[in-house]
Amino acid sequence: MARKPIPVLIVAGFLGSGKTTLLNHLLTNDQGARIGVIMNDFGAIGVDALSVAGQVDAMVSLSNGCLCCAVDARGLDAMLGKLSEPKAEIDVIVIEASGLAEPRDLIRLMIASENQAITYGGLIEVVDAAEFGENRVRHPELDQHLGFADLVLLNKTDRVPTAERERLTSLLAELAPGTPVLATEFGRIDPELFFDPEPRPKTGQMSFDDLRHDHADHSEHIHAAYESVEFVSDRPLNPRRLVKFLEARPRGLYRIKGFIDFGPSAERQKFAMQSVGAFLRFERTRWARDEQRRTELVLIGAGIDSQAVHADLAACVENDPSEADERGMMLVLRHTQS
Ligand SMILES: Nc1nc2c(ncn2[C@@H]2O[C@H](COP(=O)(O)OP(=O)(O)OP(=O)(O)O)[C@@H](O)[C@H]2O)c(=O)[nH]1
Repeated sequence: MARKPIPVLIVAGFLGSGKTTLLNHLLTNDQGARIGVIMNDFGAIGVDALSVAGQVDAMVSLSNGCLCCAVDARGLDAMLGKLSEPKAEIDVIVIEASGLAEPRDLIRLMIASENQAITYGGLIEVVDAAEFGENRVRHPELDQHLGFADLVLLNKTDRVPTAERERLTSLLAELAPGTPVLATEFGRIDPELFFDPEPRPKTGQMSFDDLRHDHADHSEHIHAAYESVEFVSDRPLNPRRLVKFLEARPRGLYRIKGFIDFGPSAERQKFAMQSVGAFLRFERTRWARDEQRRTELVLIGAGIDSQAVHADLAACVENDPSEADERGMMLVLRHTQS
C-alpha cells in the first residue's frame, strides 16, 4: 500500500522571534509523532542544532548559510529524501528557516520537489511581539512574508501589555488576511495544530506569479544586508570583559546566541547566552559527559564591523585560564533569570 506523503512544514520568522523555542516545544510534546527536522542556521556553527540536539528523532543540519541561496532544489531534496525514507518512520518534517530566509523561496523549493513521499504542509510565521514594530520599519519585507503564512504565531506576548498584544493581533490579521493568528508565550501551542493527520490543503495564497518570481533580485533579500560572525575559543572567557562588551554592543548587532565557558570563574559550568535586540540573557546549563569545554558564539547583525567584533571577543579570552573572577561572574548572573 502506498504511504501517505509526509507533510513538510516550514517555520520562518525574523531573527530571534522564537523558532527554535517553538521547535523544542513541539519536540518535547510530540504526542508520539516522529518529527524530522532540517535546520538552516545562519552561520557555520550549528548553535540551533546544538540546542535541540538530543531531542530530535532524525536531523540533517544545514550549516552552510541561508537555505534559499545555498541549497538548490536537489540539495534540499537529498535531505528530504533521507528523512522520508520509510525506515526513518517520520510522520512530519519541519524545516526551521534561518531568521533571514525568504519564505517564498523555501516554499518554491518545496513545491518544485519531485519527491513523491512528501507534500508541502504550510508555512508558520513566528512574530516577536516585543520587536515587530521596529523590525517592520527596518524590513518592510516582513509584511510580505506574512502574506505567505498559513498560520501566524504572535510569540513573546508575555513581553508586551495586553493592549499592545491586541493591537498587534489586529495588525497581523490585516497583513495576513484570512490566516489564523495565535498568541503564544515561548511557542507553547497545541502540537495537534502541527501534526494534523490530514495536512491542510494549501490556502492558495501564493499565485503562480509569486512562485515564478525571478530569483535574481537577491539584494532585496533581508539577509543581503546582514553578516554573521563566528567566535570559538577553547580557552575560557573572562565574565567581566564579556559583559562589558555585550552591554555596549553596537545597535546593529541584533542577534547573538551560543554557549560560553567561563572556566573557574563559574566553576566550569556551561552557560547558554541569547540576545535579541536589547534583550540579553544567560542561562546555566550542563556540559555533556564527553563534551569539550569551549565557547561557541554566533553574532548576526547589519552594518557591523565583523573584524572589530571578533577582535573585541578575542580580547575577552582569559589571560590566565586558571584564574577565577568571581566578582566578574556576578555581572553575568545579573542577566540570568531569577
Ligand atoms: N520572554 C520570552 N522570550 C522568548 C519567548 N520565545 C522565545 N524567547 C526567547 O527568545 C530568544 C530567542 O529564541 P529562539 O527560539 O532561539 O529564536 P529563533 O527564532 O530560533 O532565533 P534565530 O534562529 O536566531 O533566528 C531566547 O532567549 C528565547 O528563550 C517568549 O514567548 N517570551
